[in-house]
Amino acid sequence: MTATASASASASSFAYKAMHVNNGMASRYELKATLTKIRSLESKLSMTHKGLRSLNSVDECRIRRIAKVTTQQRKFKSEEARPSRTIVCGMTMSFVGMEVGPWSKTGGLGDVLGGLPPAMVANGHRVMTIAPRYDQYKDAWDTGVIVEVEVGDRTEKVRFFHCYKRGVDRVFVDHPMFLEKVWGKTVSKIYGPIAGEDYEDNQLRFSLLCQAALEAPRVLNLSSSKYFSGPYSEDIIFIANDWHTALIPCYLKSMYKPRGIYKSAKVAFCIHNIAYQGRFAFADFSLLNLPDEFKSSFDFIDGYDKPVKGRKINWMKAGIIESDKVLTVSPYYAQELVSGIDKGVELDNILRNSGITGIVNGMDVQEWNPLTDKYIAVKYDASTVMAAKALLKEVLQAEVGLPVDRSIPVIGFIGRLEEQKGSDILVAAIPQFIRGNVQMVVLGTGKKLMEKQLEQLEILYPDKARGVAKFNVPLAHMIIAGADFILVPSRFEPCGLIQLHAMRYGTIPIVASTGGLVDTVKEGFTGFQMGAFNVECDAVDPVDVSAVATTVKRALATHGTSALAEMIQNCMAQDLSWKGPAKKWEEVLLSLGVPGSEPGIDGEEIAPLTKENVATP
Ligand SMILES: Nc1ncnc2c1ncn2[C@@H]1O[C@H](COP(=O)(O)OP(=O)(O)O[C@H]2O[C@H](CO)[C@@H](O)[C@H](O)[C@H]2O)[C@@H](O)[C@H]1O
Ligand SMILES: OC[C@H]1O[C@H](O[C@H]2[C@H](O)[C@@H](O)[C@@H](O[C@H]3[C@H](O)[C@@H](O)[C@@H](O)O[C@@H]3CO)O[C@@H]2CO)[C@H](O)[C@@H](O)[C@@H]1O
Repeated sequence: MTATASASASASSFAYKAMHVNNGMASRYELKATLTKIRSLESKLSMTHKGLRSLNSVDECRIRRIAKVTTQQRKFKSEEARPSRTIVCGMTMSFVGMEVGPWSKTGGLGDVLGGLPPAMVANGHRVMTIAPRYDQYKDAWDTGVIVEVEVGDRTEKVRFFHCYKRGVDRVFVDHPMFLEKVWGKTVSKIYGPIAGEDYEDNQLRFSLLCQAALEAPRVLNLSSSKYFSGPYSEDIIFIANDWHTALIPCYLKSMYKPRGIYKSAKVAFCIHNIAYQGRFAFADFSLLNLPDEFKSSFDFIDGYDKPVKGRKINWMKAGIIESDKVLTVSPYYAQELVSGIDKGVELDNILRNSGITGIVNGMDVQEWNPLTDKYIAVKYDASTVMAAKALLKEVLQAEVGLPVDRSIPVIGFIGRLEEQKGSDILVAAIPQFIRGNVQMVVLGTGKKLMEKQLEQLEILYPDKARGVAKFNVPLAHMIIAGADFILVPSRFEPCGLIQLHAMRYGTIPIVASTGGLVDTVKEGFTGFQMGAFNVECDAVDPVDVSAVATTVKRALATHGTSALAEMIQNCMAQDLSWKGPAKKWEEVLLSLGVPGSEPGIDGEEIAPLTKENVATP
């Protein structure tokens, strides 16, 4: 085995499969008694557990059966006590990704790994996230657990750091390949020194993450809450996010299952953006420490010129083929991905074969809450939105140095500056509408050329537009709250979170008709649709430019009308939280049939606000 553990395991997690507790005070005694019994069960199991990894499969099954029986007994006892609330460990899962908000984030991937896991916990599941440790996070402690993994031709030692927030075990993989490169604030340099440039050793970095992720549930003995403690069950579902984690199903099959480990574990692969696939020279397969039989899953003929045409390895292709289930972040994007070579970016055929399920993203309704938002001067809800937004607009105008005048409608844009987001289309469209009664505030970082375009806005339209080429979370909140409209002119958009944030703040989205923007914005009811844009990224299509200008003018015409006030109310009345999406995720993960998986409960997404969550160097 290439990955070896130096940690000891003690209590059994599957001893906590289901627990019922009353809401009332009286139930605490009963809960305490139940917990005492469980602890005694734990200590009985602990000796067995110490040798768990060396047990043969028959013994393991027996232990699982014992645990299952105790679960049933506990359920029965609780039923006698007529529980009014149930805490269930329905499934055991681990989300793996290169970003996890708020500790690390370059965009929406970090948001999803930050927000979806707590919503799964609220439904009663045991949940871990695994991401690199890019900084000296003040809230994550060294577990002291070290594993060794084979990366390329080297053996590397990896440490695990951990904290427990909003019910989620947040695990951080500590290795110089992460920490040395991404120093300082964690919003940048995760994938490369600058936007558009990758680290040369990215394949090794991601291989290390994937191997560490497979070790973590086995070697960490986490006792984070009274309901869940001890090592994670091997009956676990890994949720691999984007191409960086595509080796997880491969290592699971090549390193673990043949040794009788993680025999029933499954992998769900979630595509947040098909534009990034991890295409490399075919010879690089040897870096991955995988047996030759996996070659065919990576084998890919690249139809594009950049950087060179021809035979490659394609990580995402392998992730799709080797996983048990493929998901993406909206139903419409799922349809687009299988529709043809352009939108499926040459993996459409593979996805037609595997099948793909789209579940629209939720948003973090704690971080983005107009009633409590620490970045906005006036807090508000649907009943006070009109007055509050007028004031917040003035704050925004003053902040970016535009003339302060609440009667001027303000349009905002926030996003990574890549062709995907269409900031170049926006820049081309601005001259067609900026002469009217309107101001623009554009915030984004990314490609240097696009950052320059933003910075030019102030020079070209001094009283009308501002471009801020920074990653600036407070300003993002101020724009979402203070603008009247948010423009999302994406060439493609798997889901998009900006429009969700905007709607929650009563800011009307004007969106391209693609991906999750189609699923989440209803023309004339919660926003304005501009039609689908040309996905060809090398040029700005004049048709798209005029679609932006025309729709912006259409939206501006509603400013100050009762129709717009109604749309604001429609937007704010929606439940955009992770609660609904988490239930859909649960359904899909249950269908994988991992032993011991049970449906969760109808939990509330909300867990206590944890502002200490925010990592600072
Ligand atoms: N300059 C800046 N300053 C401050 N904050 C900034 C910022 N630029 C971006 N952000 C923040 O980053 C996030 C971007 O969210 P998007 O959904 O647009 O993500 P992105 O395209 O990165 O992610 C991909 O993954 C997500 C998650 O699945 C999909 O929704 C999306 O369609 C897909 O492209 C938002 O929280 C936004 O506020
Ligand atoms: O959360 C934001 C996005 O983060 C991820 O995208 C990153 C991508 O996976 C990386 O490969 C890299 O992309 C660069 C690409 O590799 C390079 O060839 C060139 O095209 O430039 C790209 C941009 O620098 O960085 C991306 C983040 O910028 C995640 O995969 C996405 O789903 C998220 O949207």
